[in-house]
Amino acid sequence: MMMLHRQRAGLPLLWTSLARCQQARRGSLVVASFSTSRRALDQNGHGHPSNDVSAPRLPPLYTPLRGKHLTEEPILNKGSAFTTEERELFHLKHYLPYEHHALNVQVQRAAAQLFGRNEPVLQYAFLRSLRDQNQVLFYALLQAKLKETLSIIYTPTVAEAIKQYSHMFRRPDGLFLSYPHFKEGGAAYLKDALTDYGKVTSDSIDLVVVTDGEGILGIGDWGAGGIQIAVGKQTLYTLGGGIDPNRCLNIVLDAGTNNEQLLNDELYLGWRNKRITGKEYDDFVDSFVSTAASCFPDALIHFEDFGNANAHRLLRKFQPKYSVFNDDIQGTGAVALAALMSATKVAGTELKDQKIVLQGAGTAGLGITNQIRDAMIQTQGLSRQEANSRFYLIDRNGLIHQGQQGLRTGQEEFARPTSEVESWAPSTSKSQGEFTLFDTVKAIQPTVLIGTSTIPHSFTEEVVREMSAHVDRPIILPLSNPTSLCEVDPADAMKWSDGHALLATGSPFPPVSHASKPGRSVVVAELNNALIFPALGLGTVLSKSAKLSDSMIVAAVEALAALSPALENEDKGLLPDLEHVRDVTVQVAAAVMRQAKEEGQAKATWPDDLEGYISDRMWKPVYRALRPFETVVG
Ligand SMILES: NC(=O)C1=CN([C@@H]2O[C@H](COP(=O)(O)OP(=O)(O)OC[C@H]3O[C@@H](n4cnc5c(N)ncnc54)[C@H](O)[C@@H]3O)[C@@H](O)[C@H]2O)C=CC1
Ligand SMILES: CC(=O)C(=O)O
Ligand SMILES: [Mg+2]
Repeated sequence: MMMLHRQRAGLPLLWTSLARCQQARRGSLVVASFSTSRRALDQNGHGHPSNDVSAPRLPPLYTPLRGKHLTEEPILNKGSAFTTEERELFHLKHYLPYEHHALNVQVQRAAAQLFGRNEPVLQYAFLRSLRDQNQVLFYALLQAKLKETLSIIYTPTVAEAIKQYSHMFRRPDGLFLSYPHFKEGGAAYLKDALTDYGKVTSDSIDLVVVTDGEGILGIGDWGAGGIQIAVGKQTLYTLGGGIDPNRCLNIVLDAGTNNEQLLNDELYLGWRNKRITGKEYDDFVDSFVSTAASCFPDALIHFEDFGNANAHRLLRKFQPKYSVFNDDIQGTGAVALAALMSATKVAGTELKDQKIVLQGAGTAGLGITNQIRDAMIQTQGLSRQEANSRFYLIDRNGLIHQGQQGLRTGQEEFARPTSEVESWAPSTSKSQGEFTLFDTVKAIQPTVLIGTSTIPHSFTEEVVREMSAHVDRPIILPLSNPTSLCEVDPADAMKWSDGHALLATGSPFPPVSHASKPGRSVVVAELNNALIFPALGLGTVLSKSAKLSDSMIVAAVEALAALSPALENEDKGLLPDLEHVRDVTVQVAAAVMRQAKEEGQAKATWPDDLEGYISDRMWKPVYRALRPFETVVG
């Protein structure tokens, strides 16, 4: 039987029989000599015959696949870039048009097809199918056109693709672990699924990205379609963090859906059932985590977009025992803290002196609050109580205060004392004891306003003007995704603050200008966890750390904050452009690894030039030479 066998980065990836894989692992394979005489392509990448499109230093890949089967395997397919020798050796000549094209030409062609489509969701569909056809070309295109494609593969367009998942479905794209199968087969089913019935070995996976689809971005419960957010995050791990895509597993735990639209949609592809809850749900997730951790003991398990009743709870449960990371909590907290550190530097103020109003005290909101609070304690010398007192959290019933019932775990600690709010006069007809965002801003005159509420335009003109009247540089961070849910358009916030706001947003926005300074164009940084999780993941993987510890995250925050373009010119953005994520990752992953070493987490060692070491180990979209399995003798 043919199978995909993944090996450590840098060693050959084989499609072969188990026996031969094991032989290869023992290092007993010898590569037969292979002609390297090649005729070069012209400078535009055209020519015939063309050969040398493979990476110079990477070893070849071996495969028993031939002819059409090889062109249908996305990990190995090169399309028109198969070399003359490969066309001979793999019986490809009649399956390919005559002309040879290098990767850069293929990228041009693919880009023209991509941008020839006007609708973002159709652009997404094109990229999805390119990924299914040719993995190297997919990533090479994204890398070459990062600025233009990020908003397609990630927020905002990925949200639309998730909504339309069952209607746009062509091919599966990850692992679908569905509750009915788990109920029937238990942990054994999960183990078989994760290891592809024993074919994927314990050292083949670095990263598991898992969602249960309940809290996708700000759009809520999209059930099995959530697989696309796992795929999107993994794509960024590869693109931005150089994690080998073939060493990642993207997973949706299909625990049902409470989305009536999906339940009533006859094309819905997931398990058409209300979400399981309580013990049933916990058994499913517990069993998944323990099975994944035992199948892949060195892998980091990334949790994405779980519902807010579960996200913090599961992180707290699994963190002590397993190598887990919740991106919405920890990644978002980390990137928000980095942005805030750079914003306070620009404003000439200190982190400990900020008064922070945060609207949307859910998964991300509490993650951000805790991360900033902890930094105030660890780096600014505040007590926990003092640090907590810097926060005013607003949730669906207004300001969180001690007079309220039904506060969720994690919110209580930040509830404002009743004595503080009893003299406030609610500005609206809200019920007694319910204070709006505006009431809070008016009463406390915050220096920072953060949005993770999914309520679009809730940072109204009245709110922004009131805030700006009392602080020189209002720091305004509307972080809800996708773009349609952003709490304020940054151009409006700039206008209403008379050009004084320091801004960053969760989804991409164009630069903003302000009439008071003609010609001035201010970059609005994309404050998204995508800027930091690739480095956190890569740093954990390369250092071979058993855990991604809180102090490794703090090291990442400091490294990221130090890269803020605003430190040199405040108009250049509070954070580096996501377009530069790969360069950012090298620096930030280095900080993560140094911290891992310092605290004794790292099992790996590395040379003094850590940044060079990291760059060398990042997966790159280049074609590697292919060799038929028969040229290998054992
Ligand atoms: N920029 C970034 O890196 C990230 C952004 N986010 C975004 O943050 C938003 C929230 O995500 P999660 O925290 O995962 O969702 P969540 O559902 O856990 O949190 C949303 C919170 O907003 C509250 N809320 C609802 N209506 C409200 C109202 N009218 N006023 C105040 N609060 C209200 C909810 O009760 C809930 O606590 C989403 O749009 C998501 O895309 C999330 C993670 C990372
Ligand atoms: C960015 C992200 O993780 C979210 O919006 O959920
Ligand atoms: Mg998320």
